[in-house]
Amino acid sequence: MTRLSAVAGAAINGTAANGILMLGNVLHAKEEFSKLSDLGPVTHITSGDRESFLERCRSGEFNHIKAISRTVDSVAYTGRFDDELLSQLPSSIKFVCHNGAGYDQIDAKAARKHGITVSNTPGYVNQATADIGIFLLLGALRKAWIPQKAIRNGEWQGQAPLGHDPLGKTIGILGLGGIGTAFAERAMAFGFKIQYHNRKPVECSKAKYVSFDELLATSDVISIHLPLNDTTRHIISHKEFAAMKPGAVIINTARGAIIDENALVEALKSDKIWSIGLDVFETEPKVHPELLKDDRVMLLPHIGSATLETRKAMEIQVMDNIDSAFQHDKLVNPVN
Ligand SMILES: NC(=O)c1ccc[n+]([C@@H]2O[C@H](COP(=O)([O-])OP(=O)(O)OC[C@H]3O[C@@H](n4cnc5c(N)ncnc54)[C@H](O)[C@@H]3O)[C@@H](O)[C@H]2O)c1
Repeated sequence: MTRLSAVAGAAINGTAANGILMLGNVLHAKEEFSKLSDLGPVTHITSGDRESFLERCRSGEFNHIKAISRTVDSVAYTGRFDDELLSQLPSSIKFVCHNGAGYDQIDAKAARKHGITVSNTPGYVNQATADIGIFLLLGALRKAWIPQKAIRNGEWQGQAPLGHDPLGKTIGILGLGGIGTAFAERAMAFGFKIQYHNRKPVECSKAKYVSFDELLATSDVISIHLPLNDTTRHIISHKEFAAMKPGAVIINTARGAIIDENALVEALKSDKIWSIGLDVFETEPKVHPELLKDDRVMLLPHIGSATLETRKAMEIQVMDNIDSAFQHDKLVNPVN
């Protein structure tokens, strides 16, 4: 399907589109947000449902819009930016500025087909997300949830399992990009040896490049830092768990669906896996009941980037992208 041609509004009058459609709340960078109206009229949507959003797209209401800014949470009332939705946006819309480093809620290839450039917010998320990765890593190595639960239940005298030291263990980083690198730097300080797998080796003197199979077979800890897309979905499943060292520890702060969650539960139940630290889940906000039940799993509800400083920087980054769309007709952080 091709995109809707503009049937009403500014575009039909021959004037260039100059509107901004904000999907979701701006919570921190309010001052910067207020300046967006200097660029053009801002339409702000913070609730609704997909069908009514698509109807508004078809109605011509957005035919003056040039750029969309969207938050992760806005998926609740628009659904994914998939081919169906993208094909119903008016042809005036040339840019979608996403607030998040992971942009799996947007079909970036379909966007390109429709002449839309997409941006994300890389970089600023690296430190906060790597910090949460280390929190989960240390917690998983100590199976920290077991004694935490005991102390809160007034059972301090209960048994606390012994954990593992990081010193001398090998950590395998799957995806040595922005967050993977920040995580590796932190892990080194604890005495881990670092190896990684990427599609291509990167210049990094302190981490050893290994094949995917070698990373699985030789890592004491495997930490996931890949983007979620068609090639990485379930990249870790039954076969990959079988190939791991017995007693491996798994950390995932990237996206839940990179790991086949059923296979993860099976590996945990069979004691192939020592412990797990998860910030992300396959069908958020639902968490697999077996993961909730098992005290060897450290769980966090997707809070990798959740610090005031990082979230504010991300919002400003989105607005910088919109500003660049208006001033230079291109984005600062394009992904497609
Ligand atoms: N938990 C959170 O709150 C949180 C916060 C920010 C980002 N994230 C997630 O973390 C992911 C990584 O973020 P980033 O900013 O480090 O991304 P990035 O693009 O900087 O790094 C990703 C790395 O993975 C590598 N890669 C991609 N596909 C691969 C494949 N098939 N095989 C091997 N390597 C591959 C890339 O070469 C790159 O080095 C994001 O996509 C997002 O989903 C989660």
